[in-house]
Amino acid sequence: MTNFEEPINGTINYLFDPNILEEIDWSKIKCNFQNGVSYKKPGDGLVVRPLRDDDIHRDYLLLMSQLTKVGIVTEEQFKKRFEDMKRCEGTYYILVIEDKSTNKIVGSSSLIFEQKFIHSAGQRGRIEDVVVNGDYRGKQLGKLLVQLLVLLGELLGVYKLSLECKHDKVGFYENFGFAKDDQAFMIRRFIEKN
Ligand SMILES: CC(=O)SCCNC(=O)CCNC(=O)[C@H](O)C(C)(C)COP(=O)(O)OP(=O)(O)OC[C@H]1O[C@@H](n2cnc3c(N)ncnc32)[C@H](O)[C@@H]1OP(=O)(O)O
Repeated sequence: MTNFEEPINGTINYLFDPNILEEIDWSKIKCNFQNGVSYKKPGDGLVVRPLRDDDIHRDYLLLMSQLTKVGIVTEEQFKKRFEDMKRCEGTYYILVIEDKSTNKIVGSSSLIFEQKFIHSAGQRGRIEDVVVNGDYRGKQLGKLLVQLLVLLGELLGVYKLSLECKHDKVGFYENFGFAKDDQAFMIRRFIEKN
């Protein structure tokens, strides 16, 4: 068990091994954190940890609805998707921040690896679904989640990381060394955006 979370009764089913977070080299951070905020001290009552299979009961989907449309997802569907992701070992890294005083998930961000033949059978990483509960924004939690995933990507040997975001978020991601390039981002939707 890491110091990301105190053990509680029963088995804790994490999406990925929390111990890997201990291996992150925090000295490589690209942005500044004020007031001693770090991945081990995200804030009063807050813990950073991998997603758990029971986080649907900690308002995880309600948080995701602050990012985009979630639709109807049953507990069964949530657990099946969780286990499908977990089986693809080394592919899905979803980090969350839990407020232990309310037992709610208040932040989340995902790092997804794509295995390639190119680049010496390398892997690229994509940062996706970054969101912080509206009541917790401006406390450096979004920055903490993204910075941790960038360092995790580096630790696990990606040859590049990429993400898509709205134009008004470009400044936020530049904090971590992301830069716009001259490639077009193209998309074909099969369900209309609303
Ligand atoms: C790849 C993707 O997932 S893109 C989708 C991004 N998510 C969303 O749009 C969902 C709604 N928005 C949110 O959940 C939040 O506003 C987030 C995740 C973007 C930011 O989370 P927060 O916890 O509020 O940000 P945080 O407090 O860590 O801000 C860190 C720094 O970034 C800066 N920042 C925040 N938003 C922006 C922005 N749009 N442009 C430039 N800088 C920004 C802050 O000023 C702060 O700077 P400082 O540390 O120098 O004071």
